[in-house]
Amino acid sequence: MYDLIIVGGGPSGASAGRTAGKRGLLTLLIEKEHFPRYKPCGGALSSYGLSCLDFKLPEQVIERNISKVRVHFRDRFVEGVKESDLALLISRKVFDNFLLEKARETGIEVHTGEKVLDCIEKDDHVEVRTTDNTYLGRFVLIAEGSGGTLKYKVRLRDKRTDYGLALTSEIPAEDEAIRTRLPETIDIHFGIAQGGYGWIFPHSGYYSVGIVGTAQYLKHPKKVLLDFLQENNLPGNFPIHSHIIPKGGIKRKIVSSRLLLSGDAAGFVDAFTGEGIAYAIRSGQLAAEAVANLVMYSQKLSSLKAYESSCRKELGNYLAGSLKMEKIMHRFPGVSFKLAVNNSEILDKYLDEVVIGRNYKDYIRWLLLNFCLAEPVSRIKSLTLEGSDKSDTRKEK
Ligand SMILES: NC(=O)C1=CN([C@@H]2O[C@H](COP(=O)(O)OP(=O)(O)OC[C@H]3O[C@@H](n4cnc5c(N)ncnc54)[C@H](OP(=O)(O)O)[C@@H]3O)[C@@H](O)[C@H]2O)C=CC1
Ligand SMILES: CC(C)=CCC/C(C)=C/CC/C(C)=C/CC/C(C)=C/COP(=O)(O)OP(=O)(O)O
Repeated sequence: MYDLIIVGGGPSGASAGRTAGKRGLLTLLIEKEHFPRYKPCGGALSSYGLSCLDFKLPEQVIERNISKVRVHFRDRFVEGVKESDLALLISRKVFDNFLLEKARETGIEVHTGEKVLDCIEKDDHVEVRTTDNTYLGRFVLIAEGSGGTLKYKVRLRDKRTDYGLALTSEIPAEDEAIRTRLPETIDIHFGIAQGGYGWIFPHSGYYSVGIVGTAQYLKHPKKVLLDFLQENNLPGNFPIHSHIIPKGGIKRKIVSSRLLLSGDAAGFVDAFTGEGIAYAIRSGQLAAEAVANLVMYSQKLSSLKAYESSCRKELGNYLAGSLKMEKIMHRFPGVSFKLAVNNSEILDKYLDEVVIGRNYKDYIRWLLLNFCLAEPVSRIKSLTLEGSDKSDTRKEK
């Protein structure tokens, strides 16, 4: 019998696998695809996400270093630049494969091209049925991402208000043109998808372009993406992929007696930016640590709850803050993003406090004190945007 069976070999499953291997757990990781496999994704790894890894990322995995963020709203934009890297751009095909190799090198067993069909909890083990076989594990970590239905063995399905919908397309382009258009810069466009944004990320040999918005409001996502591409002089004839993104900060159950959830399956995604890779990595590591402590020190089954509390302690405040930020900014998007593009301090402080410092709480307090409470709403609304006065008079929804 395995100590731990991991379902999924994405950033969360692979990170859990590496930690489990290093802690000496007899571990089996099962992934339904053969790696390297294509994965549609913006492909941004924040400096925080990078700091969660216990190894250096080789140069060939890093496509671009990002030190600048350009935020657009209607006809205006504001830029925030930092001396250190805010994020790296990676291609998920290469990055995920590398992470899985780092898990494999710790001696764990990895099966690819095998899909887990069911996990049945028994008193003293879990039976894992796959397309090829049946395995027994003392514990099972479900790191299946946002797709799949195994996670509902532990938690309830999300309501339509509690997840976002993302559509992405990869647009091939010459590297020189990409570097000139977006030098070390990611482009974020608010006001194009309700409850979300559009992005243009300058990868190596292609742009990752996408839109994300709250599922409930995004009625014609394909049209929103095609319009966005057209407005930015990018072709709309490349494949479009969609996926769902759970909003973090919402209370979800992540442990049952012998099953654990991590990464997107657990809902660990920044509700404002959609950033998920970092929390997928960290929660995978925490889950494997919790199982290792239980197995190694023969603790009681209830001590698996330690995983829940370590997630709450490390990620809980941050993700709750991301949900608050999402609500503040998207409740009155016209007012809030107009304010943001008119005051570069709002983005600058966001990059320092949130992206680098990982502290939404102090940032939101600063934002409310300096802008919402100090500025009467009438004054905020009277701010004009060059060339977009007409659209600004639209009523907030
Ligand atoms: N879920 C998505 O479609 C997308 C997720 N992301 C980002 O990925 C990160 C999340 O990482 P993580 O939580 O590791 O999730 P991931 O989706 O990256 O990884 C989960 C892996 O498990 C595989 N899988 C799913 N079901 C099974 C099954 N029954 N048996 C075996 N393997 C299975 C998935 O295949 P498969 O990919 O074929 O489902 C995938 O390779 C976040 O940053 C998120 O925002 C970004 C873009 C798309
Ligand atoms: C405060 C205001 C007005 C704007 C903030 C603008 C935003 C969203 C800035 C992002 C800053 C930044 C560099 C974040 C790094 C992390 C990012 C971009 C994560 C999203 O990446 P992704 O689409 O690849 O998502 P994933 O992690 O794969 O789920």
